[in-house]
Amino acid sequence: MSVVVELRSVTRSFPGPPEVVALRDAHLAVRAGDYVSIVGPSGSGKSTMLGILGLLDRPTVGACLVDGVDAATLDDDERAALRGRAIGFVFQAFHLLPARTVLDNVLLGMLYNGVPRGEREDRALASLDRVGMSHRVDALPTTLSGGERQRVAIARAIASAPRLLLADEPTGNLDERTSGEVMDLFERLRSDGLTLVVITHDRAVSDRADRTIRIADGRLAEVER
Ligand SMILES: Nc1ncnc2c1ncn2[C@@H]1O[C@H](COP(=O)(O)OP(=O)(O)OP(=O)(O)O)[C@@H](O)[C@H]1O
Repeated sequence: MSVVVELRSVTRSFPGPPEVVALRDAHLAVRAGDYVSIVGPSGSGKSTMLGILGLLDRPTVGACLVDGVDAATLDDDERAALRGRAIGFVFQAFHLLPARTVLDNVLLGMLYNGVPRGEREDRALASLDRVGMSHRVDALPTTLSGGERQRVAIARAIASAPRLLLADEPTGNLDERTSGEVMDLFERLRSDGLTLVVITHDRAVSDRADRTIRIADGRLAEVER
């Protein structure tokens, strides 16, 4: 299986003072079709790792490769283009624009990731259909439940057909039943071929992934199943 994203000896430190080493000599290879959960206590380095995997941040030492390309060899525009093409993001707080409709939110997500203008609406409608939100395309996010908002955010993340979905506490604002629905959706997307990396504090969520990486004090360890 091809490697979608890889960390090679990644250390990320923040200069401070005091200096904080948020990731220490991290190695990780996420293969096409993997479903990986990332767990660990608050402050252990999970979001730092997701930022590096998502090309939002750079290692202090070591390399991050996306689709085999070392991100350090790219200029800012090339990194943004690779990020837009290859990676979708989902966050705990949804980050939908409250004054824009569901459809507009998904369309706006495609502005900067290389999807030709003429294809955007069809892609947005297809991804809203995939997450079961076609009946609310004209709604404003404020009129939706938390689970529905997260499904719209997921539609926005997948509309450009990324290979990799990075999610930071995607069920953190949802109740148990709604979390279960989002997890069911992740499994369906994975069976369509999407690769998933999900940070979670929720045991029910991490148990549904097929690999779990535990971070403690910036060090990664694969949890044996
Ligand atoms: N921009 C920054 N500047 C300085 N220190 C930072 C910065 N970002 C993160 N850190 C530090 O790096 C460490 C790891 O933070 P990170 O946000 O990755 O943890 P986390 O595991 O995602 O935590 P949580 O579960 O609370 O979100 C923490 O000690 C944090 O204070």
